[in-house]
Amino acid sequence: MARGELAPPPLRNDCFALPPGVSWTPVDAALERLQERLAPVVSFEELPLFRAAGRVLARDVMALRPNPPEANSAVDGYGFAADLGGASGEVTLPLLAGRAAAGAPFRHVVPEGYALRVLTGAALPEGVDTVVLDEDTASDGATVAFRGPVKPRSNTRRAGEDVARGASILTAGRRLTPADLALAAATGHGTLPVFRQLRVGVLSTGDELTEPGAAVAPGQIADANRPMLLSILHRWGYEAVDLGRAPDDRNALAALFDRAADRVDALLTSGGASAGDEDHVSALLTQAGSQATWRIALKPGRPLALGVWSGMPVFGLPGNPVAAFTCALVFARPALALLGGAGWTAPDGMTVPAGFEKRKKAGRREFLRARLREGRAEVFHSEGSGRVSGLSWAEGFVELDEEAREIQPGDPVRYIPFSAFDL
Ligand SMILES: Nc1nc2c(c(=O)[nH]1)N[C@H]1C(S)=C(S)[C@@H](COP(=O)(O)OP(=O)(O)OC[C@H]3O[C@@H](n4cnc5c(N)ncnc54)[C@H](O)[C@@H]3O)O[C@H]1N2
Ligand code: MOO
Repeated sequence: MARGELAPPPLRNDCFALPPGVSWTPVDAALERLQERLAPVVSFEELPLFRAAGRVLARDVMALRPNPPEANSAVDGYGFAADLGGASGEVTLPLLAGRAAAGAPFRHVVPEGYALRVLTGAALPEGVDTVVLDEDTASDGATVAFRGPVKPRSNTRRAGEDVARGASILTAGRRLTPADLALAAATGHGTLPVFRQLRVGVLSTGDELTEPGAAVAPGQIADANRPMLLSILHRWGYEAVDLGRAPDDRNALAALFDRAADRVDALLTSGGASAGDEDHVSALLTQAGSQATWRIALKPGRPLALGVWSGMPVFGLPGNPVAAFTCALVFARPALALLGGAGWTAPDGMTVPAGFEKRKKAGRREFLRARLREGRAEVFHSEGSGRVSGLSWAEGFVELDEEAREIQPGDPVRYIPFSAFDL
């Protein structure tokens, strides 16, 4: 789909359906499917620079003017024509009355044989292409003396030496950084074309959940996923919409989905993603004819329910917080980026020696909560999918691929810091 269309076409209802007969989906196949089937769903708008930080650029942007726009002085000093400073030994030049300063250009020609007081950032007047640094001169106000030779064009900046007019400065899909705003401003832009912020809802499901901090009756636990997922979305630059908690009741959940579809572009749920009696997210999406309960060959995060509800993509994350976190980073992150116009990206990892020992089943990928210490990846002491403390302990993942069976200390492993997932 072309980027930036005002009304992007709705996603197909069956865009996540698995081919018949498929049961275990390898992580890469699931990612490929998402990448193939999703496209930007947001229109774009022209935003003032001051409000564009963190937004996704909707079109390529060119420099409207060169940077710097004119040749200017890099220092406070005295300017003259290059050949005057060429001689070695002492040079004395008569000073012209007046000066050139940033924002207050000298509007006359500096005649051959004269020097002029110039300040940092001042446009070079005609007749000046070289500046000698204040600290290297002596002046009585009528003349200036310095020791030559001074290299031609010293202490000056050429017009356009940083960016030429018409040069490509920023490409569509980029999430605008503070430095990008400086570059855009310096090259003549007051506004930038950006995608509307993707609105992403977060809904926790399960009768057992209570609000964080609220009293818990027997059988209840605090909703840990919602604050985590909302803050992840916020960090990713989306408008995160808190849709609260849903009971294990199919009709109530369907009504919440309907309401969400009117308010958000995509929905993250957690819980109810597998195929048990109370797994209503996956059941509802299947009922809508649009769903695939994906059994991903992944630990943690095996059940992942993906579907489209009234045009709204739903990422049914597993309920266990570690699995919800992992699936959010591995699957929702690149998918939401695509929906929001930023394009698909894979996180950059690095190969480091293992600081641990482990046996694993072949045929599935594993993400271990990990951190780097003294150049080695250490992993959390438990792989339990409800162990939230390990998520907080970790600074990244060790990603073990499908083939890995046994890891010994010192073996090379792939470490992906959470920063590579934009956290
Ligand atoms: N018979 C099977 N049982 C389970 C399987 C399976 O393949 N066959 N898979 C297991 C795996 S792996 C996971 S992960 C979980 C995920 O299942 P659901 O997405 O259906 O999640 P729930 O059953 O609703 O909840 C799982 C667990 O997480 C707790 N939870 C849920 N939401 C939250 C929340 N917002 N904050 C904190 N904790 C939450 C919930 O109370 C459960 O303890 O299924 C396994 N079972
Ligand atoms: O997806 Mo589950 O976390 O592997 O427990």
